[in-house]
Amino acid sequence: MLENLRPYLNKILNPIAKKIDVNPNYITILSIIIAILAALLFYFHQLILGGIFILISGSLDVLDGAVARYHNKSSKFGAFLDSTTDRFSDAIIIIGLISGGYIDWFIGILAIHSAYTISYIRSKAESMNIECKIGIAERAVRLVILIIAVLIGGIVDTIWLKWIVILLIVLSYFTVIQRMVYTWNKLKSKDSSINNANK
Ligand SMILES: CC(C)CCC[C@@H](C)CCC[C@@H](C)CCC[C@@H](C)CCOC[C@@H](COP(=O)(O)OP(=O)(O)OC[C@H]1O[C@@H](n2ccc(N)nc2=O)[C@H](O)[C@@H]1O)OCC[C@H](C)CCC[C@H](C)CCC[C@H](C)CCCC(C)C
Ligand SMILES: O=P([O-])([O-])O[C@@H]1[C@@H](O)[C@H](O)[C@@H](O)[C@H](O)[C@@H]1O
Ligand SMILES: [Mg+2]
Ligand SMILES: [Mg+2]
Repeated sequence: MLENLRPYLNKILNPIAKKIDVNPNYITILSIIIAILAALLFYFHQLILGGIFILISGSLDVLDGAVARYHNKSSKFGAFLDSTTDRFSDAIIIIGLISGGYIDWFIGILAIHSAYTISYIRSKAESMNIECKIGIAERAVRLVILIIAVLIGGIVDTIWLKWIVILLIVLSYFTVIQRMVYTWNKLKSKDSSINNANK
């Protein structure tokens, strides 16, 4: 969904990336440090500031790839580091919200479980040479929903935070189904062409 905005975002990002000629892995590592700080802010009940830190962490995650591509510094290790730190950030942010008492542990576990299953399906599909960048609640959407939840929770009432996270969980499990069905269809056609070739 938000992935479709990439070409437009690149127009804004390229002039910024041009000025930042550093190893993109440093930006990736900074992004995870900011996510950890967001979690700590939630623990210390600094909800709005924590939300701003999620936004900064997400922006750095956009920036690392832009810098890597602009300066021809893309690497397989960078891609691995980016994906792995994304998983760490996804979980630590929710853990922060649980530790601050904003959502109960059961809701938090479902948020982490659904997010990890979405990413796992994509990763497993890619290991079978199927690109699976589909579904309503891809990571950028999940982060934007979380930022909205946290900001509304901080400005209006924390009860909203809980209900928006529940909405996020519903959308995330829906995305799991979308990716499962998509991959299943792709595998069916691969399997049938293999079986036809073996006849
Ligand atoms: C902190 C500043 C200094 C940063 C300044 C930059 C800003 C100008 C950017 C502003 C954008 C910001 C508003 C967007 C926030 C989005 C965030 C909430 C969501 C983040 O989603 C993740 C994002 C990145 O995905 P990837 O990591 O997979 O992609 P890349 O990193 O590009 O590529 C990976 C690829 O690169 C190589 N590589 C990477 C790292 C590395 N170390 N080495 C490497 O080699 C390697 O090849 C890897 O494979 O997903 C992006 C999706 C989409 C384009 C995002 C669109 C966002 C949209 C504009 C959102 C608007 C939201 C709104 C403004 C904010 C909401 C606020 C509201 C809720 C109040
Ligand atoms: O799959 P998902 O959680 O929507 O999104 C994620 C992508 O935004 C990211 O580009 C990739 O590095 C992750 O491994 C993960 O796949
Ligand atoms: Mg990135
Ligand atoms: Mg990333």
